Amino acid sequence: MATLSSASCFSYATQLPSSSSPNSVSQAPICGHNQRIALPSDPQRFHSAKISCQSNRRSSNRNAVRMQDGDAAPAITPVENENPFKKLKDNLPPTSPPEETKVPAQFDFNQNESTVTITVVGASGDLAKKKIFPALFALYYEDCLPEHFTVFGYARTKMADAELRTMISKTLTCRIDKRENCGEKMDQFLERCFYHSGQYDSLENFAELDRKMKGHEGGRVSNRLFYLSIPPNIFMEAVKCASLSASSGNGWTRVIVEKPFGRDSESSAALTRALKQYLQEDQIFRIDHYLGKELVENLSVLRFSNLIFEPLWSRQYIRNVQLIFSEDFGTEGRGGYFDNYGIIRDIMQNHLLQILALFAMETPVSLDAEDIRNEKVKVLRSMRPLKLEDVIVGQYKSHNKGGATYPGYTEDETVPKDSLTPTFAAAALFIDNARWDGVPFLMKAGKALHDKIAEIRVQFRHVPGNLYNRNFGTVLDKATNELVIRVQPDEAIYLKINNKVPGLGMRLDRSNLNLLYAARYKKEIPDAYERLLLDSIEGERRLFIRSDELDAAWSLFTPVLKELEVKKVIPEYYPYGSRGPVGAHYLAAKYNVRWGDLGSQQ
Ligand SMILES: NC(=O)C1=CN([C@@H]2O[C@H](COP(=O)(O)OP(=O)(O)OC[C@H]3O[C@@H](n4cnc5c(N)ncnc54)[C@H](OP(=O)(O)O)[C@@H]3O)[C@@H](O)[C@H]2O)C=CC1
Ligand SMILES: O=C1O[C@H](COP(=O)(O)O)[C@@H](O)[C@H](O)[C@H]1O
Repeated sequence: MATLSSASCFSYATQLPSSSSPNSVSQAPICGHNQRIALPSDPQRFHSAKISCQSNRRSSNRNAVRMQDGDAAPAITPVENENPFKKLKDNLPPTSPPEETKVPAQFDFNQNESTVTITVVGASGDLAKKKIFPALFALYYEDCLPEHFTVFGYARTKMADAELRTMISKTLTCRIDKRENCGEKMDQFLERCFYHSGQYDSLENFAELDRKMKGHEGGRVSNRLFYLSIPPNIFMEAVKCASLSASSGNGWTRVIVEKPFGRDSESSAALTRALKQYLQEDQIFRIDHYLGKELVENLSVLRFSNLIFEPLWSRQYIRNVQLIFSEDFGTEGRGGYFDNYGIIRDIMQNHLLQILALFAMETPVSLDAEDIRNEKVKVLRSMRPLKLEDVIVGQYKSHNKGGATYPGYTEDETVPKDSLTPTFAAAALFIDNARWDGVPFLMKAGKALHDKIAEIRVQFRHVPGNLYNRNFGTVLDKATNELVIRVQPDEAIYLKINNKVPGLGMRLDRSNLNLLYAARYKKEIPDAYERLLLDSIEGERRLFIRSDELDAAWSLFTPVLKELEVKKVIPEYYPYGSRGPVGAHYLAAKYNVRWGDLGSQQ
């Protein structure tokens, strides 16, 4: 259920019918950030986003459906912990908004009088330019942003609004399938973008931002989204200052936090504790952009809306599951960050493990965020502790090919020459529950490999009886069915089957039943950041990581990560552009598995 932190909640609360429900509290006052009114869903979800976008959006929230049906009796839920931010904020000198921007004491959210301000903290950085601003523009272009919205860039770099606009305009793109009026739309979008230069640890600078935001909000109910696109060592200061000096006085305030969420269980827990000094859990949107990818979203649809898959989805029919990530470029430019984290923290502990949890979870009670996240966390908590002998690590070395030289990992000047940080890892994981007992979940992730791909491979058991063994060129037991979900590039879902070669004889062959997205759908697939930004504006938490999921994910990897570091395990070196260390094949073979991305018929 969506909630609304609101200074004007008292006036709203007084309109509520008193209820005898044990979950509802009828006594007033209920103002303050530590108590919130639970609404059927965020009002903006229904009033701000425009029809053309909304009609294409899922309606995963049962409450949302109810509200549309007119059954919208709101309940008041007190929040357990007092928010220390409220106390701190109360002690700060007031930063009163200019007269014309004073927020009304009461609001009626039926009148579409709300506004959303999205502040990209770290606006001068790589991620902001590459992903966040383009995603915001794409949402604007698709009419998915609320009618009243403003985008602010915030960073230390000195820049005027016009300079920010010039910077952003270089990375905005139009959809390939929809170019009409694109230039005009870009200009309109850029007019809504502003910049404020400030330090990340300055309450005063954020208070200045707050004043500018109020100027744009024009007295409407203000909802504020901060996207922390900054290095992790400055997260906390920025959260503190944004919360204390620039959070909304009468609407919601949400913060998107980018990974890395710590580097082990302890640092992650410390980060969560620190964030919770200033924010409630439901204000924190921990982003894992792989959850926003189209085919990852489709995973549950494929499984739960097709009768043919779900009955096979267990140890009874599935031999192993493979989660594969590879990039055909190294860490160039990001070596400073990467060396402190390595591939296990960068890709496996988050992106691949999140996919695994979605893949393996039981059917959730509903599509509500909490129901899905409850199931995911159960999977993570059922996982067998990962042992060092089930992990292999590698690091790329330089390689000469076709007259070109590709640099080794340690040749990057931001990486120590003696670094043992893995740029490749493979691991065998197990879920010790009734559904998956004994099924190896193999993960493989690497940089500077021969290919750029992310996919899920499901290898099924052999057909009992082997009726056609003699008609097949190879051992039929090896030609088992395989379902491949190619997350990127060239999104596709295909199923490898055995079939008869046409003709008078009886010869068997392997073929793919293929759903190639580009052939099936004309519409360009939105970038993951578009979906996730829109979800955070709408208060949809389904694709964001809850703190208990994060704890469980770190519990799985932390012991092995520590052991690798303490024992100074030397990675297996592999040439830039190769298929990675041979050790990955031995690891798979230990569990009688062959990686599905090898061989001629992938
Ligand atoms: N780039 C990517 O592809 C991805 C990034 N991420 C995560 O997103 C976040 C942002 O990434 P990215 O844009 O690459 O980061 P950048 O290194 O580009 O940093 C973003 C901005 O933060 C400010 N900044 C950088 N270093 C410092 C510092 N030491 N002290 C204070 N401010 C600093 C700079 O702005 P200014 O100097 O103007 O203040 C910079 O433009 C990080 O947490 C990263 O881990 C996650 C996935 C992918
Ligand atoms: O989070 C990260 O993801 C990117 C890969 O993302 P993709 O959407 O381009 O597949 C990876 O390059 C980076 O190292 C990692 O931090």
